Amino acid sequence: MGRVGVLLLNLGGPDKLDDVGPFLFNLFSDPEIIRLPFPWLQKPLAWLISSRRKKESQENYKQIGGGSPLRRITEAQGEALKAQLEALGEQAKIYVGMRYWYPYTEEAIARIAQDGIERLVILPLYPQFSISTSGSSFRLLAKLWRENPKLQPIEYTVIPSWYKKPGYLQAMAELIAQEIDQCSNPDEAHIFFSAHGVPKSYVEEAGDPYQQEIEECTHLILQTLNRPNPYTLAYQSRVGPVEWLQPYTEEAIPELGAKGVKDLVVVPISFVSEHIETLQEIDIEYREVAEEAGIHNFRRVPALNTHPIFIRALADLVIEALKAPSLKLSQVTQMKKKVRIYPPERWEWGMTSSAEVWNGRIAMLGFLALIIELITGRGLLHMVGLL
Ligand SMILES: C=CC1=C(C)c2cc3[nH]c(cc4nc(cc5[nH]c(cc1n2)c(C)c5CCC(=O)O)C(CCC(=O)O)=C4C)c(C)c3C=C
Ligand SMILES: [Fe+2]
Ligand SMILES: [Fe+2]
Repeated sequence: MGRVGVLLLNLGGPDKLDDVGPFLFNLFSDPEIIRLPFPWLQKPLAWLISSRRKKESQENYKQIGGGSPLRRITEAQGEALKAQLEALGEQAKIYVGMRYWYPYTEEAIARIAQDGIERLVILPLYPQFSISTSGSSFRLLAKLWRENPKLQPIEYTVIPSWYKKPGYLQAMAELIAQEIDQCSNPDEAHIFFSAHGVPKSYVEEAGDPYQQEIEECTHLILQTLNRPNPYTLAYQSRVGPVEWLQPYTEEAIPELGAKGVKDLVVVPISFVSEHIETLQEIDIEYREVAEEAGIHNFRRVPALNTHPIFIRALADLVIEALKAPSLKLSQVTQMKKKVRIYPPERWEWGMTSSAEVWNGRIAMLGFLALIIELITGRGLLHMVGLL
């Protein structure tokens, strides 16, 4: 059979307040998170944006105990998955690979190679695919595979997304039902799905299937729940000046308040662990927005974390993936390649002499902007609203 490994992919989060700056730097250094026409601008801009955002972000992490619970919860999910797989007769080693913080994906891959894993299932802990989440991790893995010959013999398979999995839907429906049933008129409670947003251009220009998967996922959850409640889908956590998927959560809540909604059951659906966006943004910020809009019964459905039906669903996914024909990283990254994903495609046409002159000019402007920003504390990026 060969030694089996499961690589759980996740975003990662700062363990303590001092980690917030470097964590944000890593996040904004990722071209799948900020898409710039010139790769050499990525690091200076990441540095600038992370320095400017650090304070506000630290304040938010302070409100949830001084760090993200993501590592602890992801590791607990890994242990629960290992035990569930064992109960189903499958011995597997579980690895956690975070994209922007410890334990980094690179560390997990080094351990996978060291441990002599022969068959590997790559399972992102994002139910729906987005270029900015699973896509970014797949691209990083594809690069690690190209660079390290030791990885070549590993027989691996990728699970691109899994929001249709019945056990996942059932666990979500169960948690939602528990909250609805605590409202005074359970059938009238308004179910408010709040998905993590992405810039609209990801969907409309780069072909990110994220919005379609989110919409289908909410319908499947509602079908599984099988209750008559009214519902809304909105997108939270917008960052930067560009338009993101709409409606925005912070605008949709007051609209419901104005329509007389009194019981709101908020369901975070793009992430399976508690994290800053559930514990701080929903539980603190959106609760206040709701209160001001006259919605006094504000409930938030807990994240799945180690919910047993959910863990069983993950175990089934792993076992099925081991039996099915393998899906390669080149297939899941190529899938999105028909569309223009920055950076490599555009970089090729950038290597012409006239473009080089323009690159140089824009570089000078970019650095001038950085210097102005540093000296005055206000700058061009501030004016366009990026910070
Ligand atoms: C499916 C979930 C997520 C999508 C899609 C996503 C896209 C996305 N995120 C940013 C910017 C930031 N994200 C931050 C934190 C963060 N993001 C997700 C999930 C998704 N992001 C999680 C789970 C977390 C929190 C981790 C934790 O610490 O608990 C942050 C940092 C926090 C902050 O300062 O607000 C930023 C910034 C962009 C730009 C983006 C799509 C392009
Ligand atoms: Fe995010
Ligand atoms: Fe946020």
